[in-house]
This record gives sequence, C-alpha cells and structure tokens, in this order.
Amino acid sequence: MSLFLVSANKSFDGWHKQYTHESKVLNCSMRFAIYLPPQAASHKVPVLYWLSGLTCTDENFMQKAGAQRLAAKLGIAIVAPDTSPRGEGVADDPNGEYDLGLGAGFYVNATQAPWNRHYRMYDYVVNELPAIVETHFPVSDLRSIAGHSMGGHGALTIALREPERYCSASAFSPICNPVNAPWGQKAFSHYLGEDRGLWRQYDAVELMKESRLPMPVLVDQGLEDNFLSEQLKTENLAKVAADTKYPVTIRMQPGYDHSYYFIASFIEDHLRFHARHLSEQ
Ligand SMILES: N[C@@H](CCC(=O)N[C@@H](CS)C(=O)NCC(=O)O)C(=O)O
Repeated sequence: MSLFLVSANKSFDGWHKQYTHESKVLNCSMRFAIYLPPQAASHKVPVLYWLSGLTCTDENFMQKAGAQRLAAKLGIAIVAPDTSPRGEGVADDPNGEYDLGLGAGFYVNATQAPWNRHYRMYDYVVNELPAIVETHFPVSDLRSIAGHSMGGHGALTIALREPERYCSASAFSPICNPVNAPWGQKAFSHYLGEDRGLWRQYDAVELMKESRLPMPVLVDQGLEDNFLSEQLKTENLAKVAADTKYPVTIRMQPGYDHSYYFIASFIEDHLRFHARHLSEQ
C-alpha cells in the first residue's frame, strides 16, 4: 500500500504532513494529516487520533486547534483522518444537506445501500488507518483517541467498544446519545436501517451502560453551544457515568460555544491528559 505526500510544513521543530492513499475498507482514495513531533526523528512516539465533526476534513483541527506547540513538547504524534469517504461514485445526501453523506460518516459501518459500498469509517479509523500509520511512520502502538461533535461521538464510541486499543479518550461537545438526537437519528436510519436496536452499538450512552473495561475519559462541553440540548445531550452521558461509576470527567464550560475557538481554549488540557495516560503504559 502506497502513501502519496500532498503537503509538508515544518511546525514547532516537527512536521505537519498530508497524505493520500487507497483505502480498501472505504473503497476510495482518502486523505489524512499527521503531525510528527521532533522526538519522532529519534524514536517512536505515541499517537493521538483526532476525529472531526460534521463538514470537516483533516484540515480543520490541524489549522484551527493550535495543538502542535504542546504536541511537540510532549512528544505525541497527532493523526487526523477525513470525516467520510469521498470521490466519484461515493453516495451523498440526495438533498445536499451537511449532516448526511460527504463530511458526515458518523464513524459507523453502514449496512444499507447505497451507503454500504463506501461508508465504513468505524473500521477505517479503528483498523486500517492505524495499521498504515504504524507501518509508515516512527510511531508506537500506544494510541489515544479524541474528537469534536460527531467526532466526539466517534471517539467515545470507539473507545468504549475497543478499550484494549486505546489508553484514553476525550471529546469536545460530543454527540453523546445519537439514538435520541436528530443528527444521529437521520444518519443511523440511512446508514444502519430502521431497526433501532442496531443503532445502540454506536451510542456512547448505551455503550457506557455495558462497558467492560473502563478507561480514563475527559469531556469538555460549552454551555453556550447552540447544539447542546437538541443534539448533544451531555446530561444523559453524565447520568449514565454516575450510575455506572465510569471514570469520566465532564466539564461544562460557561460562555463557550461549539466552535474551534472553544477547542483551542482547552486543547492543551486534553493533550496533557492523553500524554499522562499514554506514558503510564
Ligand atoms: N454547518 C452546520 C454546522 C456544522 C458545524 O458546526 N460543524 C462543526 C462540527 S459539528 C465544525 O467543526 N465545523 C468546521 C469548523 O468550525 O472548522 C450549521 O451551520 O449548522
């Protein structure tokens, strides 16, 4: 499997690079970004996977979050995949809306036509992309996972389902309970069909009820986030975490909204949190 370099920029003595590759899982060409800290020049470094939200590509986080300065100091690589399969022949929302199809893969393995030809972001993020990253770059197999909004949902659900593969998980403004929110209901009915029992495997609140191997989780949520009550449902996650004594810290941040200004304000706490747990292994 070949990687094609798209861009390379030196950043805080490390490198930000974008690559394309053919994805077998997604059945299309994909682009991802990697930030390699300076330490990667001499030894293998752990990796934080960042999953972005609706409408995003690999670029939003890398350009807006301001994570590179501290990642360089802590010696952590960051990998940011795209948020859906893309390209000619990849299905999109017939109405052209932003919350289904391109840019809206929801980190699930679609079972329903036409989505099941390409939309397998769960397997891509959990298996194919780490295998590629760990083959081609000076990184270890110590992984943590984080994300924003739809990507926060991806990070939490993947961590809850694959606790052996990650040291820690964190999220900004995650869609905590998609089976009970319009974004989740729309995406899951298209990708997974109308049997709601099948949706629960991609819902952090439902998964936390049955968690078998808890891991450290940090969640930040802005109180002025327009999507909070209708789409994100942080209170449902807080309730199930209290009921199950799951080790999650949920911080409700006064005045902050859903944007990357919020993420940039607290990304350093998330990087230090992951660095601590990655180094404990
Ligand atoms: N476009 C949608 C919202 C999309 C949105 O807020 N996307 C978030 C993730 S859910 C994002 O990260 N946008 C890209 C950015 O801010 O760089 C709207 O206007 O209602």
